[in-house]
Amino acid sequence: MRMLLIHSDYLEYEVRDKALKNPEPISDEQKRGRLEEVLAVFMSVEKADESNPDEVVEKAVKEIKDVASQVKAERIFVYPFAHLSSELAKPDIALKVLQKIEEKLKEEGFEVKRAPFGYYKAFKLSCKGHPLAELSRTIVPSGEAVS
Ligand SMILES: Nc1ncnc2c1ncn2[C@@H]1O[C@H](CO)[C@@H](NC(=O)[C@@H](N)CO)[C@H]1O
Repeated sequence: MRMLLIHSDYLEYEVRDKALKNPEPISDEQKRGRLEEVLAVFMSVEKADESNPDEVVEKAVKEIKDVASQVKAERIFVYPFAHLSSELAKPDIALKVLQKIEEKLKEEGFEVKRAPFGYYKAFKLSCKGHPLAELSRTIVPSGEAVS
């Protein structure tokens, strides 16, 4: 999994068109979203993650919690983003991984939004620009090589 973490004044999105034949079903309310004072986490789930999705979820949550603690962010935006890797996991696995990450972050007490999966979306982001505001992380299951 590849993650780009941006500590932001706000992130807002608006769903445009389907980017997959069968995108995640969403309500009208989910067609747009915004969080302020947020750690935006853009995530590409990768093929290597398919060997142990649960381990990748655990590792991703740990990394996100660590960065959130450093930048003192209490809100997290989980954002599916297929542009951080050329070896993407299948959509059905990727969606489950992102849903589990969302669920576990909520269990940890964060306010969490997850942008809809399988769509083109317009988005606006205001990066805070401090030294820890732009970070990336690569996560692989045990036994897999980082490509
Ligand atoms: N392995 C994967 N990891 C993360 N997201 C993935 C994925 N496979 C499919 N998606 C989702 O489907 C849209 C089309 O690829 C993706 N859409 C996007 O990435 C938008 N920024 C529009 O390009 C994403 O929602």
